[in-house]
Amino acid sequence: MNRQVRTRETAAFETGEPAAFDVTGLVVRYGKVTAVQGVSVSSPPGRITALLGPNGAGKSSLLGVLSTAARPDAGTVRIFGYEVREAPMEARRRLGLVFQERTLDKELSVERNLWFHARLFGMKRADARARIDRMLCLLDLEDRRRQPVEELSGGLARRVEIARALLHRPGLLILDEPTNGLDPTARSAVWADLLRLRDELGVTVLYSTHYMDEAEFADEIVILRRGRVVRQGSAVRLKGSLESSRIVVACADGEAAARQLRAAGFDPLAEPGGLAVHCTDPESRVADVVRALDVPALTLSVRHPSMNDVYLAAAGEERAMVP
Ligand SMILES: Nc1ncnc2c1ncn2[C@@H]1O[C@H](COP(=O)(O)OP(=O)(O)OP(=O)(O)O)[C@@H](O)[C@H]1O
Repeated sequence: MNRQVRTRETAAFETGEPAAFDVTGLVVRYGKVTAVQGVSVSSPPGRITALLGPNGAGKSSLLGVLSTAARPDAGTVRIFGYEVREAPMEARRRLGLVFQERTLDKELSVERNLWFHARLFGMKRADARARIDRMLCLLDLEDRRRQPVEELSGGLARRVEIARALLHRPGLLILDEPTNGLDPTARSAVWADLLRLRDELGVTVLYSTHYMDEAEFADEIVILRRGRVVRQGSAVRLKGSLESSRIVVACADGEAAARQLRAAGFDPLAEPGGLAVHCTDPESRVADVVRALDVPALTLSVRHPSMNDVYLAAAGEERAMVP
């Protein structure tokens, strides 16, 4: 094993372990197009990171380099300390990949698909058998063991792909839009699986998605735009950074309500659907707002920024606070 190439510069976390992935100053070009422009992201082992961004933001290009399928034009990419250009095989062995193209052999049973993958990764027969049993159990696929893949729904096939990606015990699972095309039930099942893999096996997960509710499962969210990181942090931190929690007052006489709110020391702003009173802890100010108002047919609602607001603000596509 080429341990020398496991460099000491790799970001290390409290445990002293190297980062599960550590990308520094990554640049990816296709001819004149620069798809990734100096991206730096990393994750300690056992955490889930979501990659968000509009079409063409560079998500697949970043995942392509992390998966060792593409070479970086500049920067370094390390998987558990192994640099992908210097030690691609060591890096590859620590990776489980679930990309958008379906790569299962449809005519073969679930078990045979897993078996060939295990053997491809050089697993011994007994180990492969035990590991297949474990993965089928963990992903609730035991009943499907002998069924040809072509008879499975899209959601079940995706779970087989996840089981297969984890057979050789990779520490990092990379998924490119894993729930694309799945119905809400199948999406939930995939998410339950990924959370269980993190919690029970300590697997690090990195995935791209266009679904905001899926991004919220992640410990860390990275938003890319035009090949650069434009936001990074937990969902709570990203939402908190918007400072747009507010009480929205809807009534027939908006002008009177605005006058009364100003007289009580508030600074109401018009927004679609009513007047917004921005404050950091809106729940604690509702009673004050009600006391300030003397207008008929009043509706009050408390609104906190959503991941969608964060995304729209970061992607710069529309005004962030359209309700
Ligand atoms: N093989 C390629 N040849 C030329 N340009 C490419 C190639 N692959 C991607 N690009 C360009 O690189 C940029 C980033 O593309 P990429 O597929 O990484 O974005 P993405 O965020 O994954 O988009 P999506 O959400 O649509 O999957 C885009 O401008 C895209 O057109």
